Amino acid sequence: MITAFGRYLWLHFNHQLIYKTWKPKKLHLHNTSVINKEMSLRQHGLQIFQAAINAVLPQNMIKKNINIEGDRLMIQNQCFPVHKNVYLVGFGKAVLGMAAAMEEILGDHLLQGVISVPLGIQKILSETGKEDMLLKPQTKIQAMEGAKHNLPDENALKAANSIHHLVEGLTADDLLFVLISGGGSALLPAPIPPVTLEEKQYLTKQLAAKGATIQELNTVRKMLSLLKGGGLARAAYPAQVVSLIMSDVIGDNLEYVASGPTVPTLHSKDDCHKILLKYNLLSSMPESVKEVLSQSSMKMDKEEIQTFAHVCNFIVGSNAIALEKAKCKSESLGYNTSVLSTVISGDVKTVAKLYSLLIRYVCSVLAAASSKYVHVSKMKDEILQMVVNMELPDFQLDGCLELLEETQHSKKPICLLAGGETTVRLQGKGKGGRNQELALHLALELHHAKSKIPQDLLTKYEVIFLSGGTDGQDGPTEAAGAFAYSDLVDKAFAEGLNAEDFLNNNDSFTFFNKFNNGVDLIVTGLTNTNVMDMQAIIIQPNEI
Ligand SMILES: Nc1ncnc2c1ncn2[C@@H]1O[C@H](COP(=O)(O)OP(=O)(O)OP(=O)(O)O)[C@@H](O)[C@H]1O
Ligand SMILES: O=C(O)[C@H](O)CO
Repeated sequence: MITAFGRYLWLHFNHQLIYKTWKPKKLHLHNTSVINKEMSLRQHGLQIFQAAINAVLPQNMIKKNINIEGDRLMIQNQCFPVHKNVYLVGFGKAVLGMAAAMEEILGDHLLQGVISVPLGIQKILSETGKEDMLLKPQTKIQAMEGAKHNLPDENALKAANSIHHLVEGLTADDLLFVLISGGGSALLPAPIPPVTLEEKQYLTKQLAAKGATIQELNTVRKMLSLLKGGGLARAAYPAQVVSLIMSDVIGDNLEYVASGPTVPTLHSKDDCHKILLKYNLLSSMPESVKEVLSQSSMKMDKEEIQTFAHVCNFIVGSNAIALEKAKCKSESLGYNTSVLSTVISGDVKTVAKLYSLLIRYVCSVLAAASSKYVHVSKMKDEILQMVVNMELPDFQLDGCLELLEETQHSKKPICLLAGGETTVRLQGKGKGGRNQELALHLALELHHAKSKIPQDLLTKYEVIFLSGGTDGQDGPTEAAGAFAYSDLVDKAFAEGLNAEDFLNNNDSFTFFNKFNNGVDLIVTGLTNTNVMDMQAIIIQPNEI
């Protein structure tokens, strides 16, 4: 568990990223200048991560995208007349802050609202002094908390029913705002009878544990839900529906964010069958699920899609927006910076291999003045091949190369940024999250790579890797993510910790919590936003 002191820091200084107190005596480092350099690289990493989070804080995003002038509401250059006819519903981890900002903007125009938000969020926000994310005392919006551990539960079901009830009663004169963010699927469960909440929970748990992607998971969820896959917008017809969406899915495909309650689905029950077959779940499926899948075809024809003319969906926050601000911060800290990709996805092990190869490649290119580093072009080909295999269409290796060229002249340190969401295949019973697991896999990759590259290459450069979830909660743990570096595995061995054993048990949180008094854990507390994960690779030549 995180120490009481760590928790104290988190509670009292929650507006900033806090990571545990640096304890040099446990580091086995050679001198204080090395410690200070590692220290500052980490602090820079944290500041860059914080800048990414700040860029997509719900109240900032809403205020940036929405203006009211008299009875005209402007959203990204589109105008919506308002005349005390506005209703609001919402579901997701970032929705409370979005709703607070909306009620301020809407004033008297807002008549009623219901939002479904994570359990305990209001208490945490008031305890941490984030009043600006809370609803007003005289609010017209009912905030219902549920989905403990990000799983649909009875409380979330009640909230979903209230939301359903509210939108069903609307007329063509009404304007309905739908606030949507990541975590929304679990906060809006409305299983189609006879499927029960427990059955739906069982199925989604099974799929997640087998490594199904969020796209696959949400395709299945849509088929079994009354409100997902466009169901909410259909229920609200003929009211004008305006969705404000904080995207937490790769490529910002709105069909998948919170399972797309205001987006017509293009999927069919056949797609759902294929997914269940792929994960060997077809035969063990509950009878009720079989029944619903044999009845309903959610695939919409052209005419039905046109009925969505009453719906406008706006993206107000995304991973790309967060990375753009992270890049500005990194540049202001003096790093030559490049964004590699905003769609990093795939198994954590594969992603760790890619990052490890990239780090070795960058160090090798930077050290190319010395003729012994001859494998550079081979490495580049390997990276390009991996990028193709991993289907990362936007991966900017060219941008990275330009940066390296510039760096060879300017001698500035480098920061490479990336975003997206990996998947973890759960085999063990440990505690962890995809960011901590990615960091630990990367540390292991760098450790194994030592035998493949000239001995001094990694020691010539200080390399710090950071991976963190912008929602501040990596899996079911108290941490947002973790740091990694090339000698982490050796240092852990010296403390009697075998990184590989922990990974085999999906126990990355326990590893990082034990190792070096937990200094490599990143603990932010819930940030109340969610645009997937961010990685930063910071590389600084040791001579500097
Ligand atoms: N022991 C573990 N080690 C590594 N990853 C884990 C472990 N337990 C759960 N996870 C991963 O954590 C994720 C679930 O965490 P969480 O509920 O925070 O998901 P999320 O994707 O952030 O949620 P949402 O998309 O709804 O915001 C899954 O990707 C799961 O594979
Ligand atoms: O809620 C969900 O479905 C995920 O967070 C993706 O949006």
